[in-house]
Amino acid sequence: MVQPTSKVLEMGGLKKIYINKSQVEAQIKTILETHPVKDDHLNAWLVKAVTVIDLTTLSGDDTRSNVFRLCVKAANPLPSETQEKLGLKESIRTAAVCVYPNRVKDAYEAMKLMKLTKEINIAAVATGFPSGLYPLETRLQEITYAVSSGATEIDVVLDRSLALTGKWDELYYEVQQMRKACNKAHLKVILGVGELGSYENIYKASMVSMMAGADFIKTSTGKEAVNATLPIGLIMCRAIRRHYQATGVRVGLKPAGGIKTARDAVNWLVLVYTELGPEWLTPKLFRIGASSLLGELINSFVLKKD
Ligand SMILES: O=C[C@H](O)COP(=O)(O)O
Repeated sequence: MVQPTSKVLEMGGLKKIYINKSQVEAQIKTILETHPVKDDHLNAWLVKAVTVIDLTTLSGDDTRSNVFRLCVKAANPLPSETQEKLGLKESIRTAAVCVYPNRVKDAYEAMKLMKLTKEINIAAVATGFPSGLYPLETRLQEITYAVSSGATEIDVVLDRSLALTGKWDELYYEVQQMRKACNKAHLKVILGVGELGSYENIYKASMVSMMAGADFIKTSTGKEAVNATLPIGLIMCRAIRRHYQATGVRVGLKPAGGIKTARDAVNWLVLVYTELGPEWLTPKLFRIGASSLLGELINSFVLKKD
């Protein structure tokens, strides 16, 4: 569990930050061009992608039975034939399932029935998801409720208005309170990048969240108009790297929202590999939040014909 770096926010050099948009886009192009994924390595990248998915359902019509189905899919994400043809001896799982607070109990029961409570994380979105525009008191109560229902990870969402109006101290304070409310559960902070107004604000919100004790920073709720894009991912990786260099603490990255194709998933893996290094490519430090990616990954494996 990551602890806040100090009680008071020290913005220091962050105030003068300037990010050149076209340079960021050019850097993404270079990274992808210089790290092509070869055909004979594709299956390994796709398996990696499956193991870092936070398999998500965040719909208004979620029920106990579709959460049970989601958990079964997280426990056995690959069809047995695919698994055999890939030569995978051990079962692979997704990293987590991600649900609304009221569905955590269902996920916990499903995992308990399958004896997988220690293997697959249960993530709950909380703190007035997706807007974050609710009183802090009730947002913290949601965290406590989700943790007591069995959530091992809490995906909190920032109140974007605090970033947009430069109230970084208040944002820092709120994330610190969320950290406390999570207790032993991991804290994943959703920045809501599509509503932060600028790349500079994305960088600052990343740093403030990490300094306040985030275990992961996550791009989006999946409900904004702009969600997880690679240029934004690059900015967040650079923030994670700077935080690691300054504190020695490794914070995870979770892109989420609109990641739907195998190509999207592999590009994110390549980005994290090149920017943060191979040690980040584990479920402890990298997740992909997605509701419909798994089927696409399964269809993209290159398998020998019988
Ligand atoms: O946190 C995860 C996102 O809500 C999933 O977004 P998606 O439905 O676009 O895959």
